[in-house]
Amino acid sequence: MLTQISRNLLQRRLPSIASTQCSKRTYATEAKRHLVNIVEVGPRDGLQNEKGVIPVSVKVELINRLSLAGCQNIETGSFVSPKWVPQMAGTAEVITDIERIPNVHYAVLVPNAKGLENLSTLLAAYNSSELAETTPPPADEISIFTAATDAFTRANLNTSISESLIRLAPVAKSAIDMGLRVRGYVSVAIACPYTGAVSPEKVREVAKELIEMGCYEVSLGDTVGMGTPAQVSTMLEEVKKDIPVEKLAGHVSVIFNKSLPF
Ligand SMILES: CC(C)(COP(=O)([O-])OP(=O)([O-])OC[C@H]1O[C@@H](n2cnc3c(N)ncnc32)[C@H](O)[C@@H]1OP(=O)([O-])[O-])[C@@H](O)C(=O)NCCC(=O)NCCSC(=O)C[C@@](C)(O)CC(=O)[O-]
Repeated sequence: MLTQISRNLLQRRLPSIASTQCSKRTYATEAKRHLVNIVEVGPRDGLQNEKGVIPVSVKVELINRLSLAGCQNIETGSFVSPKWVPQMAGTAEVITDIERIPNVHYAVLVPNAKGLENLSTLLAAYNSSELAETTPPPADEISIFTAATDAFTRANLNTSISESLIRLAPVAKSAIDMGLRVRGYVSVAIACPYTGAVSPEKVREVAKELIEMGCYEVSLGDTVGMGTPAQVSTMLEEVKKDIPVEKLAGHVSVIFNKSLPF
């Protein structure tokens, strides 16, 4: 969905320039003017849902174009089990091959210690290469994720919420010790496809734990796109009791219409 915001900004505000030609400065200025910090998750969240496996070279081209278009935060892929998400299997090659631009944050999704270990091996090879003197690292951030219901967490991570948090805490700590930024996700923050309406209190509780383990920001996801603006607002008011709004992000579906400012 955040991909959708960026596309919308490009198409409506910048009609004369195609996304690949949009200058970094123009894009960034537009985002700032609307007080929106965009995290582009298309290469990960979009491509993980594709039926087929997209070739590494195509993913690399997509990410290169996104950074050239001015996206400053890009989630490039996942270090998850390829048995669970085969579409993300080539992430190590993708992040090695992309043209990294200074000041762009490149994040990868990591579900557990094994994912961080795989990323760490790749970063160690980069650090001991000559490339480290001239080129930013393949990733400078990880995204960790859990959900606001046990049923969804079980379907996504094969465990419960509480167990996922126990597993993620040392992952976050190790990543921070490695100098990486850590961002958190809470899925199904409004409604769960298995259990229905989700309590805002539970979202607050899970988000708070992610912040306490060192996430600089937590993204609250209306993962299945069922929420209304009123429901999102109620949930946010609850979460804001524990977390300053500057540390919150939304991963939500928005239907764009003419009444919106962009
Ligand atoms: C967490 C597990 C691995 C647990 O899955 P599991 O089956 O319980 O894992 P396991 O520990 O029993 O290991 C099973 C096999 O996977 C391997 N393995 C284990 N971990 C890894 C790893 N990191 N990378 C590579 N391989 C791994 C492990 O080595 C083993 O291999 P085997 O011995 O059978 O050959 C699995 O559930 C998983 O990978 N889940 C990821 C699911 C996923 O990526 N979902 C989509 C992203 S989440 C999302 O889209 C929501 C979000 C983020 O956008 C937020 C929102 O909703 O807004």
